[in-house]
Amino acid sequence: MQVYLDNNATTMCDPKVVEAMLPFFSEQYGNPNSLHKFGSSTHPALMNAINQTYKAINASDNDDIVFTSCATESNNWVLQSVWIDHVLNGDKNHIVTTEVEHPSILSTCKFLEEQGVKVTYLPVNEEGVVEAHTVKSFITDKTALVSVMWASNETGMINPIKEIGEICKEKGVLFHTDGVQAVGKIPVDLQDVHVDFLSFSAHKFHGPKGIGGLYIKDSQELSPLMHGGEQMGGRRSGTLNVPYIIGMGKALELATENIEETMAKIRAKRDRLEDALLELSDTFTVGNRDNRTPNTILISIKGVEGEGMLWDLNNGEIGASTGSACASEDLEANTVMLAIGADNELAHTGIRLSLSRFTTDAEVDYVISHFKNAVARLRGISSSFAKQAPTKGGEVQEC
Ligand SMILES: Cc1ncc(COP(=O)(O)O)c(CNc2co[nH]c2=O)c1O
Repeated sequence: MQVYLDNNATTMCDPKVVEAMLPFFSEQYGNPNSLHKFGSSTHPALMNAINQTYKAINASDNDDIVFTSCATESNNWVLQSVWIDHVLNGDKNHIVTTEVEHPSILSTCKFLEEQGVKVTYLPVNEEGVVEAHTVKSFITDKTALVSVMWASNETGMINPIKEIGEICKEKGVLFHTDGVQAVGKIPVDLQDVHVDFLSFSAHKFHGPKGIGGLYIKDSQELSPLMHGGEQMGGRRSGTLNVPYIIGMGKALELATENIEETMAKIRAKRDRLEDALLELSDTFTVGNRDNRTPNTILISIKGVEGEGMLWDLNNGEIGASTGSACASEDLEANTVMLAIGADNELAHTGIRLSLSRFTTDAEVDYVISHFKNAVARLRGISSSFAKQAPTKGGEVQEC
C-alpha cells in the first residue's frame, strides 16, 4: 500500500481539476490577450475561474487578485515592492515578521536586510504561535509592513490573523499574510479579517503546481516585479497561464464548497492517527489541535532521528517529511521545534504528517501499524535511546 502524507508540501491534482484544465491545452489554446476568437474563446472560462477565486476567500469587487507562478513569487513580490514603495521611495525602514515563516519570506527578508532594511523576527510561544500583543509591541512609526503566516506549513498551527490585522489597521501599517496553508484548508473570509495582501498557491489544495496568486485589498498600489506585456492591468506581466488559472479556480471551488464538512472528515482521520501514535512512549505532538489546520501532525519521537524515520517510512511506501521540503536538503534541526523551545537533539526527531481529503481510513490503519513498528526498530538500534520502560501507556510493538 502506498500512502501519501506530505500534503503540506504539495497535493495530488484532483481529477476533476485536470478534467477542467484539459480543453485549454490543445483545443482552446489561444492567448487571452489576442483579439481573435482563438484568444477570446478563453475569456468565459477565465472569468469563471476569477470568480471562483474571489468567492473562495470572499474578496470584494474592489479588491485585486493577481495570478502569479507560485506563493514564493507572491511573497517575494510583496516584500520587495513594499521595500521599493515605502523604504526606497518613502520614510519607512522596518519590517516585522516571525522566526517561523516559510523560507520564501525569511530569505527575502535576509536579502532586504542586506539592502539596509531593519527586520524584526518575532518569537513564537510554546505552541509555535505568534501572539498579537507581541506584534503590536514591535510596530513603530518606521514599520512598512507586518508579514505573518496564517497557518504554519510545519505544525499547522494557526496564528491570530484577525487580531493582528486589527492592530495593523489601527496603527496604519500594511499587513501581509502568507495564506498558503490556510486557503482551501480552513475558512478564509477577507470581509471578516483585515489583510492588505494574501499569498496563496494552487498545489496546496489539489490544484496544479506552478500557479498561485496575490490578493491586494482595495486594489491598492504595489510596484510590479514583472514588467512588460501589461497583463493583469500591468500588475504582473506575462501571458496568462489559462489552463492553470482555470485549474486553480476549480480546485478552490472543490476545496471550499463544503469546507466545514471536509475539515471535519480530515480532522477525524488526523486525530485518530495522532491518538494512536501518541500511545508510543516518549512522543509528543506540537500544538493544540483546536488551533491547528485539520490535516497536520508534527510529532517528536525521542531517540529516533527524523531522517532515519523518513527512510523507514519510505521503505514502507509512506511519504512524509521532517518539515518544509524547501529546507529538507540541509538535514538541520526542525527550525520550528527549536523556536518553540525544543533542544537540538529533540529538534532532530520531528516528523510531519499531513493528510488530505483523499486520505482513507485504511491508509491511516496502515500508517499506524508501520509507524509503531518503525519506531521499535529504530529505537532498538539507537544509541541515544536508553532501553527503558515506556513512560506512559502503550507497549512498543516488537518488530
Ligand atoms: C507557508 C508556505 N509559504 C510558501 C510556500 C511556497 O509555496 P510555492 O512557492 O507555491 O511552492 C509554502 C510551500 N511549503 C512547502 C513546500 O514543501 N514543503 C512545504 O512545507 C508554504 O508552506
